[in-house]
Amino acid sequence: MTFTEIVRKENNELFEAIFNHPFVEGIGKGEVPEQALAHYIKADYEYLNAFMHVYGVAISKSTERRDMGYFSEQVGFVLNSETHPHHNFCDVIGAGYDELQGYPLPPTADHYVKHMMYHAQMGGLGEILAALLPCPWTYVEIGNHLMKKYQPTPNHTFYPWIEFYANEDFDTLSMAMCERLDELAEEASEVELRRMKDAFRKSCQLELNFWEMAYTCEEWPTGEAVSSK
Ligand SMILES: Cc1ncc(C[n+]2csc(CCO)c2C)c(N)n1
Repeated sequence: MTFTEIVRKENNELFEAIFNHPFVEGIGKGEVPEQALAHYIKADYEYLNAFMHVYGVAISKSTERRDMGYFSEQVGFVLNSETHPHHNFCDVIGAGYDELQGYPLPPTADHYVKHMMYHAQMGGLGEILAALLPCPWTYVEIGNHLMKKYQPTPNHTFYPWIEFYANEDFDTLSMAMCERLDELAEEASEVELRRMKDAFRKSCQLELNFWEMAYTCEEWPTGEAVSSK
């Protein structure tokens, strides 16, 4: 088994918990509370900014042009394409995208971005990719799972969202990350492999928690945090 096959198997319970989460199930059924959609977009817009910062660190740690090319391409993808599923949620709640931008991250999203940045700063390329991979991988599987289970047609409320992640182009993106991570895992030491597994698992746990954070409109205990802008 390859490294990514092993970690996928070891974290299967978390993938299943994500598919069964009421927010994700709600996307399939076409029914998600409006506050949860708004909370998700507010957090995810800032999460995507942090994701691009991590790609920036990954570029600075790359020695091979193919890695630099891949990470810079992904920054373009986050800027220009990841906004499509966001627009679907905004349209459903009748909110303008710009109204939901610039909010401080709720605790779980804050934890998630700092976890990725920790591995980006402390680890090598393998560790960074292991921390990043659950993000595209869980979404590809959510898209495919919902497509199969609910067989949405274009008039489904969340068809654009589901189609975006179930699309083959998106699968190609996450497969490329798996392949590169498997190459790096072959050269990694035991200690590095442990750190990569830890980074991957925590990101899967934080993906699950991110859905819960949005669904429960999680906030900091005594009101909003200070925006870092
Ligand atoms: C919490 C959270 N997790 C994953 C994604 C999806 N996503 C964000 S960036 C990216 C990869 C781009 O290279 C993918 C798949 C999201 N939007 N929010």
